[in-house]
Amino acid sequence: MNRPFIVALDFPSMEEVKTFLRRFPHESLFVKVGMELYYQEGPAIIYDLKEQGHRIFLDLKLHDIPNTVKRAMQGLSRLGIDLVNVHAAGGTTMMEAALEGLEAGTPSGARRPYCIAVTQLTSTSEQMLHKQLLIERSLEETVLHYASLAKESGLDGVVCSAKEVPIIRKYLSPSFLTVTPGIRFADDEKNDQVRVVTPYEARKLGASAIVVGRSITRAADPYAAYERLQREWNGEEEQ
Ligand SMILES: O=c1ccn([C@@H]2O[C@H](COP(=O)(O)O)[C@@H](O)[C@H]2O)c(=O)[nH]1
Repeated sequence: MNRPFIVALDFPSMEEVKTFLRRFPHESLFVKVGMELYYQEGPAIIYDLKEQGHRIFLDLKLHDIPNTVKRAMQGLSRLGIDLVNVHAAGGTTMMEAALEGLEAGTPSGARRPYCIAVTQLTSTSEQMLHKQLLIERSLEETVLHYASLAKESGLDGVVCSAKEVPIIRKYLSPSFLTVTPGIRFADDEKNDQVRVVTPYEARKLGASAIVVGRSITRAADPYAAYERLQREWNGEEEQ
């Protein structure tokens, strides 16, 4: 991925997004629009961000029967987004259907959006996996298995914690994308995240891209936090 920093625009309205983006006047960013923002603002937010020159990861984590996912993806593909995702737990037939929908909705001459699958949310702990989800395998094995299903289905990559990137790189192709949320500076709160790493660790572990929300959006100076992120990723700043 040529732009490894994805900023999660977890805001409730277009107005708040605009206020935030005013701090980045000369930057064309790779931004993530998630459920909070998309369910309030709908496709208009995508058109607006595209017009401002930002690349877009639409993080809706689709998970439904294959036909529903296919038809939803067909519509999303027409928005001109760059990256979209599903839950790998929907299985291979659902993931294949997602790709079919994306291809069907992509305007001729354009590239279909990249499609990646969530393996296990970065807020999931080993204990939660076993006790609540009743999955007996280890988190790492489960993530690798879901990543293999995504690869088998023809997807472009996965969402996982950077902690699992080495095992995915070892067993699946090195070009398979690993998009990793759960990023925190060493002096940050974890909040609801469990499997967290710093930007520097994510790079060392081989992540294709990092997704960063609150460490930037809730910083006193978001632009300074974005610059710090880049310096840490590049190993230019002490951890
Ligand atoms: O496993 C996942 C999948 C998606 N996310 C999303 O990433 C951001 C992270 O925000 P922070 O404020 O940096 O914690 C958020 O939009 C999540 O919905 C994730 O965290 N983990």
